[in-house]
Amino acid sequence: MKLHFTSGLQGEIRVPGDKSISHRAVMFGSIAEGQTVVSNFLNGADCLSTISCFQKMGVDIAINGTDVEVNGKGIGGLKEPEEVLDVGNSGTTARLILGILSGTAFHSCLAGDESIAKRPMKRVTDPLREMGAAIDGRGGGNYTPVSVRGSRMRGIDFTSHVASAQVKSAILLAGLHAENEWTSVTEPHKSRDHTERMLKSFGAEVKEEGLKVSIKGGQRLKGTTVAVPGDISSAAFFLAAGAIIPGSRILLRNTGINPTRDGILDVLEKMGASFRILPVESASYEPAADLEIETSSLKGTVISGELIPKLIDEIPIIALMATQAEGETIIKDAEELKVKETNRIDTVVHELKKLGADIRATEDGMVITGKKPLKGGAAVSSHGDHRIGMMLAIASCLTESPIDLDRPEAINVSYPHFFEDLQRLSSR
Ligand SMILES: O=C(O)C1=C[C@@H](OP(=O)(O)O)[C@@H](O)[C@H](O)C1
Ligand SMILES: C=C(OP(=O)(O)O)C(=O)O
Repeated sequence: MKLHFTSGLQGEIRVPGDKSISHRAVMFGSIAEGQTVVSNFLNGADCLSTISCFQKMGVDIAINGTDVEVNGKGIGGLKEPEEVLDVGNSGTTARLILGILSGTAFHSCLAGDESIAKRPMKRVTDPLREMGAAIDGRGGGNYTPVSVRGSRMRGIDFTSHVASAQVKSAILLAGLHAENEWTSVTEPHKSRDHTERMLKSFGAEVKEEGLKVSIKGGQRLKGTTVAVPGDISSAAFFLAAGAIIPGSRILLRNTGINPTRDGILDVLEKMGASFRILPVESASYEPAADLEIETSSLKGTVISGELIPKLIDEIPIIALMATQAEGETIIKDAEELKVKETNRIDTVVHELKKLGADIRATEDGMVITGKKPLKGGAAVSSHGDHRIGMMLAIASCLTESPIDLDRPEAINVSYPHFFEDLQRLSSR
């Protein structure tokens, strides 16, 4: 796909619904009693994989555009699936669903695409086994395909060595099956807290003390309404674009600004970007704002430590932004990038080098030196990774001639109307 969006980006858009929240709304709705009504659901491939997995377990789920109705029958109401549960490209689906499947009364098999087959599952299968789960899989249960024989769950106090919301959520969901026992997860840094917030809105009692989250087993979830805000991880592409593409001013309506997800705003601030946060009235427990950004002179910065889990999925686009900032940007403590849809340290460095960026990989991140003009003419690839594909499409706004993007369809995973939004902003 030839890409070249030359003009400054001007106008307003509404990015699609948050992926993490959309997954959870379907999962929690499926194991709750009664109806859950979800608005602004993300119709991307990953969340559709979650819907299809629960439909295969007998849950009645109706999709009408971005409105979704889930008719849950309670945690015991799921049925043994006749087919393999296909999680597609979605790590969130794979890891969270393992927490739910572990405590059921049936057998299930889970598999996904070639990227999922390389992503480590031991981080969830190990603690789930400690809770009593009977899980088998390739590489001792580390890789898909994985099979689960539902078992009785015991509560555990788990200390995780990674700050991962997928690990935390899988264990808390398994903990719901551990009748009368408490389960807790303690993390090295706070990861996104959508599970905690949403479980409470489904009527569960969840305790939070610093980096420790606990849940009591045997609680029943009650169906509710979920208003999904725009996904800040999708908005990040246009926040970065607005800051680095000359002549830009973009307004992003109704974007989620949950404090465990808003690291991109910290980075924009540290790099000296000119932007405004205009909070919107929301009845939801997930805060949202309109975000306005304009072309800015950026300077390099250091991104590390507890900031990393707050922006882990935004690092590919932050790397592009750093190529247009004066001086050095250092990203460290981000080893987790190696186990995403691709090894994002390698794919970001490899693809941005083709455009002439001064960027090098380190053990736990990357170092980028700007400001460097990006050259066109290159054949680049998403490597099947949606965030790499979107980063490269934004890069094409800065090159003097088109670039050729291979595997652009990967973008459907999280932002199906990405190219329409980009086209609209670039044609003044
Ligand atoms: O829980 C979630 O919805 C997610 C958690 C993060 O992964 P980790 O938990 O592996 O950090 C993130 O990268 C992913 O896109 C979505
Ligand atoms: C890592 C991501 O998602 P997942 O882990 O759900 O595949 C992502 O969306 O960038």
